[in-house]
Amino acid sequence: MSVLSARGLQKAYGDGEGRVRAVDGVDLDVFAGETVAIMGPSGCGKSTLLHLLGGLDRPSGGEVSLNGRRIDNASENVLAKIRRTDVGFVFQAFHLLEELTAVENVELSALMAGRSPRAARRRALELLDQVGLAERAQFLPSALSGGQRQRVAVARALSNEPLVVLADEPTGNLDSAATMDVLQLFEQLHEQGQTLVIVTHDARIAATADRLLTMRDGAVVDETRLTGGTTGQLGALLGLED
Ligand SMILES: Nc1ncnc2c1ncn2[C@@H]1O[C@H](COP(=O)(O)OP(=O)(O)OP(=O)(O)O)[C@@H](O)[C@H]1O
Repeated sequence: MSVLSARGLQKAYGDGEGRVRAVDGVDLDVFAGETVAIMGPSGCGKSTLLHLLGGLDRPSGGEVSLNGRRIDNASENVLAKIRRTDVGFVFQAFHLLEELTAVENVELSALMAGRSPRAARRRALELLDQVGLAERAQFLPSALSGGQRQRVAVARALSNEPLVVLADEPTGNLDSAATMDVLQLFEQLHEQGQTLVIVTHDARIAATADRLLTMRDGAVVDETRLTGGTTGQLGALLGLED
């Protein structure tokens, strides 16, 4: 069974002449332990699709199911609970709370997912250790590099042991070295069996995926299984130079 599925998914903005079909009839299945990358030109609907899949936004039509359970028509309360307990989000702009330390940012998510304060702190410290930031646990985000902030954001996304992590341009604000750090972190999560959906413009990130979906004008127009998961393979596929 797929962890995450979409059927005939649609999202339109505006009316009449100005109507934009941001997502226009997407069918999708993400299976347990899979990493799925989504690429496509700017404005083709990648972020909108990710938001619909994570219950951050509601579709105009079609269905989304998480672990076999419909979420597109769930009540606001149920959706909020699903976002706290079942889905982990990673955004391009990190979205950390600036007044909280790294460990507090992660801990807060674990608390909101229902852990006791002690268990939340323990989980947060374990996760920061896992992402290589044990020594930065007490730092504020402003004292961390971009790559370190994104690693805190990944730790936060994992704090509720989510069914799926949804990442939207996770390396979009990072330099090349920090991108490689985050890339390694996603590879590590993949090896641990975490289900991941990553929207990216970066072929190196997409190359870590099991499947690459290409979107255009709100639709998935191509699907490629990446067997070896090498950047070279994907580079060749995308017609890029190495
Ligand atoms: N809140 C909104 N109101 C109106 N139009 C929107 C809204 N959000 C997105 N759109 C439009 O929907 C389309 C898809 O946007 P989306 O952000 O999903 O694209 P994207 O593929 O993620 O782009 P990028 O790679 O630039 O982030 C675009 O035409 C965009 O202008």
